[in-house]
Amino acid sequence: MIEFKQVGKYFNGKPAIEHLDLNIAKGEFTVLIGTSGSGKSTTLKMINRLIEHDQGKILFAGEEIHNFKPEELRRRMGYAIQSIGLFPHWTVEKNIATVPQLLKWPRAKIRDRVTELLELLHLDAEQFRHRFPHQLSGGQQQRVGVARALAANPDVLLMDEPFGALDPVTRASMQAEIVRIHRLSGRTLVLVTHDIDEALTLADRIILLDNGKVVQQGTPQQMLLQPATPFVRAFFGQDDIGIRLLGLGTAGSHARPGEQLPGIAVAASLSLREALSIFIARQAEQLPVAGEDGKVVGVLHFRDLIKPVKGEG
Ligand SMILES: Nc1ncnc2c1ncn2[C@@H]1O[C@H](COP(=O)(O)OP(=O)(O)OP(=O)(O)O)[C@@H](O)[C@H]1O
Repeated sequence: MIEFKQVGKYFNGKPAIEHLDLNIAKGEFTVLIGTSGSGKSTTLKMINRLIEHDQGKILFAGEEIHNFKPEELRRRMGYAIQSIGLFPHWTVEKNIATVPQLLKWPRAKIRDRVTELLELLHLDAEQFRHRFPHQLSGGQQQRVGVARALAANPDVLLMDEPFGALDPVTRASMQAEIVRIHRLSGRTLVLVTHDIDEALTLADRIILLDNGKVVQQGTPQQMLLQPATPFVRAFFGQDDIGIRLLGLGTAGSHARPGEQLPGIAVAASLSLREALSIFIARQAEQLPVAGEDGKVVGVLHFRDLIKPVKGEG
């Protein structure tokens, strides 16, 4: 879907990106992570030509991005950033409708889409659609920014630290929302973050950049279990690797199916990392696990936490 071939970008003669090869498959959730100044945002912005690359080739759907008009690229690629970039004199509705209006969607269709997106992002449509950005909190503005990026069902969603200003609870719920949107729509997603846990939770594939170069790319499990260099190992926090691996599995995936146990059940979607916390807080060695309908589907045993998570091993 998106391919970089030996891409380079220079600012004032200094390389920000050098010899970058990337291949982002259709429908994949890719996370770019790295130290500050490693070139994550530059890489993302080169995809929709907010920054033009100086060397190499960038292909979108098999064609060089220079063959697309920048407006066309931006219509096909939603873009959400931490600093939001909402138009201050436009209402929430008008902001979200930016691309649908460019595409001349009928009014009623735009209105319905705005309602749908506000609700998807847990903002009451009637309460928020007529507000202006300065009448929203930072986190609400960020959510409107994500809604705007999604508005015209773009093929690709580019996100640069989109959850940066959110409190941990809203952040976790937005992350879950994005994972759900990704699963439902099969859209290609590229997200920049400096938050390791966010990268591990969201990504199908992580690309770790340092100094304008890819140090390693792979699944979250590969990054944790097969770090290519001491830098990768240190970046993912060698002391926390076990805990982070637990973050990749769920109570549902590790429960022994069919077993029953009285007591307050934990959700099947709970991460094993959170389950560990509950084991310790309850001083228990077994936890009943319930599905979405509240029925117990099995029992999670403390000793099973060390079993490999999906895709590992
Ligand atoms: N417009 C610009 N003019 C000059 N240098 C720039 C410009 N934009 C980025 N750079 C430089 O390019 C390098 C990569 O910047 P970039 O913003 O892509 O990094 P990043 O990994 O996203 O960093 P951070 O996590 O701090 O946001 C940095 O050294 C930065 O100073």
